[in-house]
Amino acid sequence: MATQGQVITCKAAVAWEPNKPLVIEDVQVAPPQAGEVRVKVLYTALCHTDAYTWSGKDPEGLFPCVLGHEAAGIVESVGEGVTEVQPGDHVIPCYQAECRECKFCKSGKTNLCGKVRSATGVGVMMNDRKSRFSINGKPIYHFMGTSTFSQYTVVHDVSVAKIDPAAPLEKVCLLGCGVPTGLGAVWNTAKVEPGSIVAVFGLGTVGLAVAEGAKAAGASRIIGIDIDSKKFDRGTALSNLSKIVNYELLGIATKNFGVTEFINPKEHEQPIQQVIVDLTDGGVDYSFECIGNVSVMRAALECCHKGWGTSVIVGVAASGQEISTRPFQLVTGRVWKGTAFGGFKSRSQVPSLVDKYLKKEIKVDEYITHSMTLADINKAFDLMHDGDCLRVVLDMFV
Ligand SMILES: NC(=O)C1=CN([C@@H]2O[C@H](COP(=O)(O)OP(=O)(O)OC[C@H]3O[C@@H](n4cnc5c(N)ncnc54)[C@H](O)[C@@H]3O)[C@@H](O)[C@H]2O)C=CC1
Ligand SMILES: N[C@@H](CCC(=O)N[C@@H](CSC=O)C(=O)NCC(=O)O)C(=O)O
Ligand SMILES: [Zn+2]
Ligand SMILES: [Zn+2]
Repeated sequence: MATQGQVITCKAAVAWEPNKPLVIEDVQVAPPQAGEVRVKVLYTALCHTDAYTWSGKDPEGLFPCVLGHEAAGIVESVGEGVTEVQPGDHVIPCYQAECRECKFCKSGKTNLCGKVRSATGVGVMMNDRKSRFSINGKPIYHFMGTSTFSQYTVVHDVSVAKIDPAAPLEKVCLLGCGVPTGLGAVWNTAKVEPGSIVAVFGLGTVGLAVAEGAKAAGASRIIGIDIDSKKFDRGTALSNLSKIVNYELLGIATKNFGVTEFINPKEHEQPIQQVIVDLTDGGVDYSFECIGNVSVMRAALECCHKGWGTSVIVGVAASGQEISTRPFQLVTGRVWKGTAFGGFKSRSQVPSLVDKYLKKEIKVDEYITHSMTLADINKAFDLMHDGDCLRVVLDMFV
């Protein structure tokens, strides 16, 4: 049955309130207006940022809403004036838009885009500042301009990347957030050079993608730091957790993301930055914080080498949290940076990342530890906090 121009009623996981279980509801999804695209979401993964907003700690979190931003699907219909995608196209929704016209897009200095950000930050669409989601007339807010925990979603045309239809959507959905963020933090934001010593704080999907990116960039040492022993307690070499071990011997690490050494800060009395400085003849060339913990952000800066070490903040910290260090750390040449979506320009570069995956130049499958269904989304979030889990992918139509 043709659905173009019609309201579609479909299943979506609705976050009615912070921290309360998501509820699978029948939601009405209005047709796309001018400059909008309605997407049939086939697969979505869960990212830590969904959990962050759901927790109520995101100053931009609005409830009730449909969360989700790491997905892949097929265009169902397009609104007036949409030229770059059409029904049937395979797409990845992009929470970081790219209009190619605004001050940000034209600057050549950033991947941030200003065209729809004022609407996506308050859970509505630009055209009429309203939501396309409702339940029996009650509006439900959008999230990050994507809201992929719904079988159908409406996104701005500047927030959708057309990809090669040969790509398996159940895999490349990960290219909507975590994997590009880690790879791009290394390649675009830090620009790691061959031979560099790299420290990665937090070995979830984002941190492991940093490790993968650093390996590809030719880093000589990639030091992984995590407090979760489940990340490294499967191998026989782990009787002494304070020992730095070869990551090849570690559980998730058997997938070989590139980490060469592992440190658990809990096993050291000294501050972790001191441990790393001592191990690296003065500090690392690049560090990446992939957790969202402001104390760790400080450690990540302070484990960098005097004169040139650069630390990139990737993790998202809760509302009210602030970073601090002695200004002397910066006076003496360390650099503090941050990255959103790894600095990738979404519509232009996500299709190239999909191509790289198809050519086996980047990993994706290796980050998927669980496949589940939309109905099990609350269990999927429980799993996400488990050390054996990297990404859970939900099949939206089972
Ligand atoms: N800047 C951006 O564009 C993006 C940022 N993010 C953020 O990146 C962060 C990581 O995301 P995921 O990999 O999905 O999360 P995750 O929860 O899978 O991984 C976090 C890892 O950090 C470890 N950890 C927690 N506290 C620690 C500590 N004190 N010291 C060392 N390790 C610690 C955990 O054991 C876990 O392995 C989150 O804050 C997320 O919101 C995610 C995607 C894009
Ligand atoms: N609303 C949040 C913003 C959190 C944040 O920094 N988001 C990242 C992406 S995280 C993806 O998983 C980002 O791209 N930020 C840039 C942006 O324009 O939002 C808060 O206020 O904390
Ligand atoms: Zn994300
Ligand atoms: Zn723009």
